Amino acid sequence: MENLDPFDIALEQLNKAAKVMKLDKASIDVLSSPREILQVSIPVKMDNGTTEVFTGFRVHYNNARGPMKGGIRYYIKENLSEVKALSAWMTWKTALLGLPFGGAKGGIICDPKKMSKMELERLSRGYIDAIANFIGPEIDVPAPDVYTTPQIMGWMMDEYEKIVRHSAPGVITGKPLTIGGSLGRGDATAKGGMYVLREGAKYKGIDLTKAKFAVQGFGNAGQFAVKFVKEMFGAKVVAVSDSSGGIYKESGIDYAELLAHKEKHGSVENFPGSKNISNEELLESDVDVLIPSAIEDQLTGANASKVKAKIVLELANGPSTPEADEIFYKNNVLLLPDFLSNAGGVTVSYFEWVQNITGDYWTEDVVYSKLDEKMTFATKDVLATHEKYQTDPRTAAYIIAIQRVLDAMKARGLLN
Ligand SMILES: NC(=O)C1=CN([C@@H]2O[C@H](COP(=O)(O)OP(=O)(O)OC[C@H]3O[C@@H](n4cnc5c(N)ncnc54)[C@H](O)[C@@H]3O)[C@@H](O)[C@H]2O)C=CC1
Ligand SMILES: O=C(O)CCC(=O)C(=O)O
Repeated sequence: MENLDPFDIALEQLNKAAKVMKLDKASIDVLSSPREILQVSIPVKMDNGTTEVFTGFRVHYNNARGPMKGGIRYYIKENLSEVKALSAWMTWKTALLGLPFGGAKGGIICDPKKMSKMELERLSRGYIDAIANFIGPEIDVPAPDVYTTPQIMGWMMDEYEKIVRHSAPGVITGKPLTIGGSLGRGDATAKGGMYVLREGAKYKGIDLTKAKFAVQGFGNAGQFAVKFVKEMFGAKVVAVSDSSGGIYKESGIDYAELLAHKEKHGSVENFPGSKNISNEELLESDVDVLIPSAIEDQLTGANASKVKAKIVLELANGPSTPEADEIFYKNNVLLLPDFLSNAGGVTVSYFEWVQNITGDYWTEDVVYSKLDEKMTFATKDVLATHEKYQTDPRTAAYIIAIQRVLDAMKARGLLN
């Protein structure tokens, strides 16, 4: 049976690149564990008068290149291994994009779909009370991730400012615009992914205007991917899913109509004119580009060989396992790896942090053009390294990112 533990997978990916780079033991050891782990208990008064205690995490992986950076996940299956893996991937992501940050991640074990708005606000404020000493604009800057929203970031910033008793918008990114959020952050993950895809398709000689797409996940990352595939390339999305299941429509799925359907019915299933399919069927559907945009471990040794897409654009973190990576490489499927493809989110978070610190706010056009420049540069870098080392694109991305983190550690005198 394939090992699907997220942190074990993160280490396996790291070790694969370390082997190509012929890294020494000290370098591998220092990159193989988080710098600090904080686990907290958060008592929350529920609307029915009872008190529930929630478990939360914040993991600092590495800060050699700058303050730690990474989102917060509210998820019923959250666990420390997942948060550790996500914090490692944040370290490689910020390094690959050349952002002056390290990597961190946070999570709370909870089911936000079953909580009221007031309960979510009390939980979010309680989490910040518990981790306040661990974060700050120059220490660690959280952001949204799965099942967290700009509103939650707004409550968190407010709670932090109450504790430190001064304005500190740079403590958190992905905030509502009116309290220091950046234009373009809402759709940045998918937008950045489209720039990566554009370069990947050029490299692979695929005409995106004629391509068919499948998108797994219809949240922040997936929804905007469905929108931009049509807007930017004029292409057709034929399959979409969420946690309840998926839909397939050969003539193409309209973004606005699907969004309205999801808002009304709570899921994408039973969308008029489409047939319902499972998430497994979506991953194996007859498309040119597959965009996993939900959770980890979706493409494994068990199903990767059944993927028909020529390009896999990983907007989710960790959707493919090492066995799947091997199969894609062997089958000539271009896998555009997560910490490249979904880096648009943290890149615009970086722009938000810069705007908060300087007090100089940018137009959406400026944000998108700076984002395009950074994503395009990183993609070309990954593809050139993939050619140079004759290795898969994920390992190529690791080689670039690891070298940057090690250079920073050496410049600080932390490694020989
Ligand atoms: N929001 C952001 O800024 C960034 C998000 N990501 C990654 O993108 C992925 C999605 O995150 P968001 O869109 O922000 O979360 P979200 O909470 O907005 O949406 C998650 C989506 O995934 C679906 N989903 C959950 N479990 C599923 C399953 N078993 N099968 C199919 N679909 C399922 C949900 O129904 C929902 O549509 C995650 O891996 C996240 O870490 C990566 C970079 C930035
Ligand atoms: O916007 C950010 O700072 C981080 C978003 C995130 O958690 C991710 O890229 O996985």
